[in-house]
Amino acid sequence: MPVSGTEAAAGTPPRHGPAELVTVAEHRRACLDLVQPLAPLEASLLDALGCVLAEDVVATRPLPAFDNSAMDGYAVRVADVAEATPASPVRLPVVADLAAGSAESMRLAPGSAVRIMTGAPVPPNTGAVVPVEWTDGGVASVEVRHCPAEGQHIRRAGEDAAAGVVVVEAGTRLQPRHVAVLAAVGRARVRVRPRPRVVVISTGSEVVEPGQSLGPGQLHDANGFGLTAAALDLGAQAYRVGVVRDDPAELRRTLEDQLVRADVIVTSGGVSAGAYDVVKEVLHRTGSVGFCGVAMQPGMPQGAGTLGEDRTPLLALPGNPVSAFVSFEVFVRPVLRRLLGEDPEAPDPQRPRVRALAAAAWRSPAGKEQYVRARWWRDGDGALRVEPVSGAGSHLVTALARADCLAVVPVGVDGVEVGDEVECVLLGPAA
Ligand SMILES: Nc1nc2c(c(=O)[nH]1)N[C@H]1C(S)=C(S)[C@@H](COP(=O)(O)OP(=O)(O)OC[C@H]3O[C@@H](n4cnc5c(N)ncnc54)[C@H](O)[C@@H]3O)O[C@H]1N2
Ligand code: MOO
Repeated sequence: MPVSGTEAAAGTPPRHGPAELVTVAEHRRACLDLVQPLAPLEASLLDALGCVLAEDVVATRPLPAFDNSAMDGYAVRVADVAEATPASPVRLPVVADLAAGSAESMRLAPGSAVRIMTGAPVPPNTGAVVPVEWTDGGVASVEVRHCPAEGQHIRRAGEDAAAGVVVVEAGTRLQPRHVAVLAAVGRARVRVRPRPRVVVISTGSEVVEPGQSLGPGQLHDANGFGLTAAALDLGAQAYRVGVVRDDPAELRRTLEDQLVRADVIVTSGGVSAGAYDVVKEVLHRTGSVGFCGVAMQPGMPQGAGTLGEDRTPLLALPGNPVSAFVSFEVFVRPVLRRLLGEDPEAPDPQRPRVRALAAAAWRSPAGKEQYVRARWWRDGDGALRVEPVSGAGSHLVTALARADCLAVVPVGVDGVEVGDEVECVLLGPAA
């Protein structure tokens, strides 16, 4: 199996000497070059929710399909009720009753009314519908107290969409409102890009399942859960594999087992310079995964490449929980967006960006792009402000829960002063 052997590099995995850092943009490009959008397949509407549509969906017939009533009331010819006022109502015989779904075909005879419900097809020569509130609600005959305008309360065939019109475009990430429209035009199944299957593997002999008690030197698996949740939240089908110990054979075995169900594998831990950095040790040998330092903080040590005969993409993230989280945002997220069929270079609707004024000063390593856990808000004067919620330590995980954005300080800047404008990637809606 290729994980243990030497195989030809798929593409050119990034490889850099220890001192040489690649830029965030370069590593993101290297990661994106590993993937293509997944091939489309047919899915039922509810399974398609959250997926990217791979066809233009067209209304094959007019929507609505027939002229119908917008109100519960009476179909009339306007001339017959032209003189109707509350003081001098007009009385018409009610010659039929039409419920929604009625298939009855009938013409409206002059001087008569048809009792009609919302959604029922209007008789062809109906001039307007008089809402029941403008009448006495009669069943055998009806007293009309107001005259409607010509065409009032009639919903015309095709006024929502004419036959042949595209109602949802290819490339749309399907939200509930799109699903409603697809159903409204009668589609039971649509072609979509499937959800990428993401296998998340945590490594480290010290890492323990949440729920288990900790022995000396141990800590709970924040990354496995955080990264799997992040992939699920983005719309992927994500599987969390239990923690793999710092044992090359165990890691190789796990990777081999998981390849069959992965469109992409994400590991955390074991990629820096330590004696037991098993991910680097095992994957370096495959020849198809490269390791590098990226000029960013946190998240410097990274690996990327492919694995196995199918060249399954693999991203190896650093183990510090904040580094893993930021690495997901910066590298894994674009990769999953491309697999899903989104343009990873286009603005990410789930990650709006704003520019905010720093409400506090902080330092930044000038040679690195810094991603700071921060909170943003709108001042009384309408200005956006941002402030870090913790120091830079990439082990300070609880600050993630308090942060609602990542403030991004570019390379070449060694600090932020109060009042400086900072770009912020929002981790939730921009409301
Ligand atoms: N001599 C050097 N040491 C380190 C360097 C370096 O360049 N030279 N880089 C540092 C940086 S920056 C980072 S980031 C980390 C990355 O280390 P690894 O990817 O090898 O990760 P580990 O050593 O396995 O773990 C680091 C840290 O994170 C904890 N961890 C690991 N997995 C999990 C998990 N699933 N959930 C929660 N916490 C986890 C682990 O216990 C360690 O404390 O390396 C620096 N060192
Ligand atoms: O890059 Mo490490 O991610 O600074 O902690």
